[in-house]
Amino acid sequence: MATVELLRDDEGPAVTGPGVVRAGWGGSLLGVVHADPDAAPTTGDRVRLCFWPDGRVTVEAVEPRRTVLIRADADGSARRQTLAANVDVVAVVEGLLPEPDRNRIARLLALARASGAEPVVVLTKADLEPEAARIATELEADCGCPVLPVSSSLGHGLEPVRALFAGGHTVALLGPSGAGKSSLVNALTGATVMRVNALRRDGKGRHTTVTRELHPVAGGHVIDGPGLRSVGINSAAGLDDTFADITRLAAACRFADCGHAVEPGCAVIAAIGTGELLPSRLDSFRRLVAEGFRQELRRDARLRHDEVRRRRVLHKSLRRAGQAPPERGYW
Ligand SMILES: Nc1nc2c(ncn2[C@@H]2O[C@H](COP(=O)(O)OP(=O)(O)OP(=O)(O)O)[C@@H](O)[C@H]2O)c(=O)[nH]1
Ligand SMILES: [Zn+2]
Repeated sequence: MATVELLRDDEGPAVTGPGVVRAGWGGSLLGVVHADPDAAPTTGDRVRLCFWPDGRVTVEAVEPRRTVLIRADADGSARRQTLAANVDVVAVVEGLLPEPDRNRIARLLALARASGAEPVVVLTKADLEPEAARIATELEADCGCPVLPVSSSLGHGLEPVRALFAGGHTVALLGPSGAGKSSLVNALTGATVMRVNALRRDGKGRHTTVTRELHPVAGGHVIDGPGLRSVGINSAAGLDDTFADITRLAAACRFADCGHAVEPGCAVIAAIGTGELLPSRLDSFRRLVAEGFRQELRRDARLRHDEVRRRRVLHKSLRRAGQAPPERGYW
């Protein structure tokens, strides 16, 4: 058996080591994956191979993962997809033109944080936005992590991005199609590693990257994800840091499990009243929490049971106070 790194999983596993090896799934792995689909080998996994006397190669086991990036389908189903494993840094990539989508950044950052990897935001196409530096500084406060403006075309701002790979780190790029992920990889490596599509008039690229592969970059590796048009989040985990302002305010809510919707003594709602917090920010937070929570409920019967009880108690106390219960499905 040999332990190797999985390079791509789209046409069957291929691995690093002495050249590329094509391998099928072994019997023991099939059993494990049947019981837990998340255990299927993915990009960045280290796997144990068996070389058979007849020349076949099979993946028999996946080594324990340090981090794992999982995406839930945004259609609200319980389907999940393991995007990559053993990633050290998740870079959320968003273009400065058209204007960066803050909701999408928050959503992808939550996914990044839930993976266990270090989050960072890369704002591309800085050459098209004269206010790039100011926007980055502003976003940094919102995101609670470094925000790096870069221009892949001019080669500006690349050093801090290159530094993410130091020590042989693996960096995963997460962002919508057209955000400039492939151009960034090419700028970092100084070579055409990824195919880049022509820019459309509206500043969006077309969907070009279809596989997730590990490419050597600056002493580490990059995984350029497929254009994630709609990334669902898996759980409410990972949101606290992205919405550090709300988390800080929520510490003063009367109830520890406050939903910041209709609860009495809610410090978050109070902050909207005083103008300290924008309603749109709370809205985006609550949508993401609700989405992640729905995914968790789908997976966990015990949690479902507790949630039904929690709502019953809340509704009762609201009725007693003469207030209407909140609309269904939003919180
Ligand atoms: N002006 C400018 N254009 C850029 C920059 N980076 C990327 N672009 C353009 O934006 C478009 C999309 O870039 P890609 O690198 O293909 O985007 P992507 O995120 O890899 O897209 P997918 O492969 O579909 O996921 C291309 O036309 C690039 O030339 C930049 O720094 N400045
Ligand atoms: Zn509250």
